[in-house]
Amino acid sequence: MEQQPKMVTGWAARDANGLLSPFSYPLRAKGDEDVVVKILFCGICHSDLSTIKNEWGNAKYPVVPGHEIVGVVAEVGSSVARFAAGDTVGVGYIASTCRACANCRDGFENYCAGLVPSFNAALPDGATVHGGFSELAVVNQRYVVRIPGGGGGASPAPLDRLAPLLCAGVTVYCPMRRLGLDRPGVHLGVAGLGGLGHLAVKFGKAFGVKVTVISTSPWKEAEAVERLGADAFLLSTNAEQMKAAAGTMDGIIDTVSAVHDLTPLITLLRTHGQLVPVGSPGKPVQLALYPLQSGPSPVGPRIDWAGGPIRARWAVLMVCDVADGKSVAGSMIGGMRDTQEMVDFAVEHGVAAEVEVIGMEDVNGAMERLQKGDVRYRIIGTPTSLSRGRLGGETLAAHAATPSSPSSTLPPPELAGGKAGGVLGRRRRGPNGSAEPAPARGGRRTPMMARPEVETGVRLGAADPAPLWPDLASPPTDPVGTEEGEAGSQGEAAAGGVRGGAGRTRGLGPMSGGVRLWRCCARSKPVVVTGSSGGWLPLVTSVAFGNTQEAVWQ
Ligand SMILES: NC(=O)C1=CN([C@@H]2O[C@H](COP(=O)(O)OP(=O)(O)OC[C@H]3O[C@@H](n4cnc5c(N)ncnc54)[C@H](OP(=O)(O)O)[C@@H]3O)[C@@H](O)[C@H]2O)C=CC1
Ligand SMILES: O=C/C=C/c1ccc(O)c(O)c1
Repeated sequence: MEQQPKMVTGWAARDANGLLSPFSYPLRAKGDEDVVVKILFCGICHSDLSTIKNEWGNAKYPVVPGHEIVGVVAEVGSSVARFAAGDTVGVGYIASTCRACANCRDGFENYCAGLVPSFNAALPDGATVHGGFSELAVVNQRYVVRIPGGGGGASPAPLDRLAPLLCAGVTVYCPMRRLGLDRPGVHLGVAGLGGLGHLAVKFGKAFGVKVTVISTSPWKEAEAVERLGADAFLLSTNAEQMKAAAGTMDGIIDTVSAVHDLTPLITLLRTHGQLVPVGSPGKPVQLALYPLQSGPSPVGPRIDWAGGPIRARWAVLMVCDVADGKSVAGSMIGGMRDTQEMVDFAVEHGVAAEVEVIGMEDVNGAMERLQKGDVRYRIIGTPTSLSRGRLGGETLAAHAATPSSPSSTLPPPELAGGKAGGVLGRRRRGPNGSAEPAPARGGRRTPMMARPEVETGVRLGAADPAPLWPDLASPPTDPVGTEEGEAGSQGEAAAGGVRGGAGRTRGLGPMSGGVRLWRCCARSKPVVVTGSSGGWLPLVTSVAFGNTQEAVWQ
């Protein structure tokens, strides 16, 4: 006899006004490989906001957002060896990938063309995937990571503070690792001090690099330096400060969520510096090429690049005596191996988010504050706090979280330093990033409800001898992923927005010089653009980010 699906309650947006309200839906039936997670904490990422408001044009209402999940395993499928009921686990942006392509085999599931996100999505069999603003999630074990020590190690980071690692954390950690921005001696810029940005600062300091925050919000200066550990703070609207810092940074993780000019950031880079724009404004960003190709004090004629690729090619020839070779590199979340590595690193080095914990009844106010840029620095929802006792069942009985206390991990702005927003105020942002005058910060804050109680008694830090990625050990034998195969798949991607000059696509390996093309996952972005203004190497001459990416090079 077929079992009736279990009904669960989530919080869903029904249309582009983005307002969330309780929504009951059938939980996906647990398969052999699945882990059922009771969701204790779920971070609110700007991508959740962009999705529920349909800013990316891909909302599939009703949308239950949330993809920074920390919870406890409630049940496991019959083939699951890596997890057991009671384990503390995390789930991020990925719900499913093809598991057969080169990216999946190499641990870069985040760049699998078949990636299915953990919210606002459907699995290949048609099953709807709802996100973490819900009581329970059913997730294939491959896309679940272990939280070591359950957040309760020697100097425990509470689980609510670890939830943002699952998306924000891995999104900034991966490019820092991949591009060598993770070692002493490096000067890292972090543009946009929000959920992603503040974790980039923390990872940067844990790596031992010099970190400079580049922000539009003067009130964040004291907090960035005194509490988050940044070495310096640049107000991006202050031309003098920006000029003084030109040519000093090895890399910049740009987490700004709105459309913005990349040129001032590129100017901050030193020779061979790398800009990593991880924000997703949803609209193409203009990229002036001369600053990418030339040094901070360019010689040669000033060139009008607006003419497009053909004129740009000539222009490049004209400035060949300047060779600063900066790069713009895309990056999207992280693969599962990197996500586990990042969580382990964070727990070991005490990297955890600054959070404000809310009950779900405050979630709409929280979204509004995120829209205005009034969050320090991640809001965490507690989807099961109102439904405790209703879930019941042996495997759901005793779940722990050691939540931070009090409800915000940072002191009120007036205590946080002389330049807090309560004194200076800040620019508010309208829905399109337009500037609005801001009332005093303290007066605008939504009062937080009392921190929800959470049960205790979870199994912490259980050793697990099973390999983390059993299927990587014996990869499937289909030939996808050879250099040829990769080029082929980029050819397919061309239809989705990646085009080479004269209609060709080129897939050069990530470490090849000159031009690098890094194919970026679900939306098949061309994402690494390396400028060069000397020698004979082919040059990237035009790139736009967003939903209509196009790379043209000759
Ligand atoms: N590539 C990927 O894999 C991922 C991308 N994302 C994307 O990253 C972006 C950041 O997410 P998150 O950190 O959660 O967002 P937040 O809203 O927490 O932070 C964004 C920051 O950007 C800055 N900012 C916002 N609006 C403007 C504006 N109009 N002009 C200049 N600066 C602005 C602010 O920093 P300040 O006040 O310091 O200037 C703000 O704090 C989002 O677009 C999100 O969709 C998220 C996850 C993964
Ligand atoms: O919060 C996660 C955002 C992920 C993301 C997905 C797709 C894309 O093109 C992005 O830039 C970010």
